[in-house]
Amino acid sequence: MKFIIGTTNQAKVKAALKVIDNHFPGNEWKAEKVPSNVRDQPIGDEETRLGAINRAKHAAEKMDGWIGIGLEGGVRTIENQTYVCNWGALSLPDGTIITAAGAQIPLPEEIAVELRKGRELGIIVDEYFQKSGIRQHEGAIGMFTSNVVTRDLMFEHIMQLLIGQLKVHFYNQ
Ligand SMILES: O=P(O)(O)OP(=O)(O)OP(=O)(O)OC[C@H]1O[C@@H](n2cnc3c(O)ncnc32)[C@H](O)[C@@H]1O
Ligand SMILES: [Mg+2]
Repeated sequence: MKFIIGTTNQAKVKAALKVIDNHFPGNEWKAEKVPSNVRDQPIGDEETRLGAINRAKHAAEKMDGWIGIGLEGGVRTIENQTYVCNWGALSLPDGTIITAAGAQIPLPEEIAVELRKGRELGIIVDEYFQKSGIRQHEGAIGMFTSNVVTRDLMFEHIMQLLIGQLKVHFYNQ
């Protein structure tokens, strides 16, 4: 089984490789930036899910016979409360698309206000915490959970949900 991850974001790549290595040891893999064909800051489950699917498809197109992986971060609002929302997708050589979503936690209103101006969460949280590169490491989810659930751990769970469904697809196990 060969996998191509459609990003070079460290939190996403770390999560994907951990789960791939765990379930398919000795695999071949690559990580390359690909377009998501959605906004840099997707809003809502539909746009975020579509970004993950588009990344998975574009990644798969780069390497014949390889499985494309797309991981996308977004935000969604329910009853005036804004949450992080993350999606993942696999694109298989037979055209099958497998999807899964991640855990969600609320963001403070000060951050939601900036998001409503059309800004990216990654930039806003760096400003809010006076740090740089949060999106590549613990992520907003890590900052607001005292690092109990970091961005790579959240994506790891999404990857487990994807790889688990892949096993059912291939081996019915
Ligand atoms: O290089 P790519 O793969 O695009 O990585 P990214 O960090 O930009 O991640 P996304 O495009 O998937 O996420 C869209 C935006 O949401 C931000 N984001 C989503 N979840 C986040 C989190 O937990 N912590 C920090 N930023 C987050 C992210 O930094 C982007 O600004
Ligand atoms: Mg991005």
